[in-house]
Amino acid sequence: EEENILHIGGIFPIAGEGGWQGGQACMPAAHLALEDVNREKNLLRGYRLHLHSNDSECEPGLGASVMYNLLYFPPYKLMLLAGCSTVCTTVAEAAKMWNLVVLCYGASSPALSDRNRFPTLFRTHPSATVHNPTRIKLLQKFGWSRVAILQQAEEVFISTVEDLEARCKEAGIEIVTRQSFLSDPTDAVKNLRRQDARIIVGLFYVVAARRVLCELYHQKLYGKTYVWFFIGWYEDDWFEINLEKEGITCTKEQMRQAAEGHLTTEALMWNQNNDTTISGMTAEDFRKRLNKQLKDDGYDIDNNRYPEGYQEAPLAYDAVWSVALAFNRTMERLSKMGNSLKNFTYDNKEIADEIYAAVNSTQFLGVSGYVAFSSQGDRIALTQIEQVIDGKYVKLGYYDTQSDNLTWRNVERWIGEKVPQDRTIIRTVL
Ligand SMILES: CC1(C)CO[C@@H](CC(=O)O)CN1
Repeated sequence: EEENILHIGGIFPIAGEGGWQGGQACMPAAHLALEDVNREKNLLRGYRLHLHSNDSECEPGLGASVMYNLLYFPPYKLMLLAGCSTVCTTVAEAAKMWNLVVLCYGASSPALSDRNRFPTLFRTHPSATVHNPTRIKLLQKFGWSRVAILQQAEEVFISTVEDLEARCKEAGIEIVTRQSFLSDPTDAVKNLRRQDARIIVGLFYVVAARRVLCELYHQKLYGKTYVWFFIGWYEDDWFEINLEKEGITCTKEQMRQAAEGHLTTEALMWNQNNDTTISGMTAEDFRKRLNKQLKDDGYDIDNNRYPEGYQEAPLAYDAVWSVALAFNRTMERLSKMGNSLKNFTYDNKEIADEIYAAVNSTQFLGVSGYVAFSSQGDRIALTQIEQVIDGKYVKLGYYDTQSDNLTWRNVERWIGEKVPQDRTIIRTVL
């Protein structure tokens, strides 16, 4: 009946252009999780979790108005789920006025790791800075202590580079130059060559990445003398597609030559082993179930026509489980205090603190891997390292920052048969 329903707000980026329309796969994934947690007998006993879903189009303005509608109209919402970094920033900054926990399943911006601005924010999507300890680990593994940085002038990359610079300083790694560009990388790449950069970390969105790669081909800043670190969450064939459409002057073959051998880092969003997760499914079981749901929704999955956000779908699925487990724990603790979630209002600090504490201590194996949050509410995640070998991405290994454990398959290949140097070695013959 009505009073035994726990209401939460869900804000998903579905329609619209520009930004990340990841709600297309994340909303169906969240709805699957809702079915599953409400079917669990010994979870939220006697209560049902209800998700009020809305479209933010990845627009902070629309996200804010959707949030106000959720909060100004009954029933009370006990928590908010959000996607894009821009929407999550707006919602999390405002939500603290209502003592609401905000759980973001699609926000990668490093700026969100800030308990002063976002005291009630948690995210199952790792921050973009999660790549940096892995980059440092790889530089140390191959003996590179002289690196360059090439970045697109976007907030997420600016704050990621700041974190990387701090970690390089800590590790005694010299940054010979940091070049940034808005959309045309020509001059920035020229400056890399001028500084004799050999090991370069590249941070840009995929459209800019295609422009960079073609520029590297033209300026011959690729091949056996150079090692490029790119971001790993572009499509696997990103350097061969959309060339005409985006005015790229290189051929597919030239792009392949420039791309050969580059390394990538990315956060793992799908659990890699076959373990049974808290939902009773393995990650592969979840994939099959999500694919069936998406086919029913009209996506031509068998012909690789995936909706945006497919990669991040496990993060949304596990976000709903995080909510259910946190509410379950809160209900147990409140009942001991003669209280209940039924008494929740937007100015009930005692219940809000219980919900916060329960989310903060959430730990479980989800389809996105082990789910746990740092003191800043950041997702703790593994990273994956790949390399393009003969035009295809090959898994080189995984890194667990928490335990500083690098699992390495020893399958990397260097074009010149040996590990490239980070500088010109002048051999003085005495
Ligand atoms: C890995 C990516 C594509 C990074 O951007 C996230 C969206 C955002 O941070 O707004 C979604 N996941």
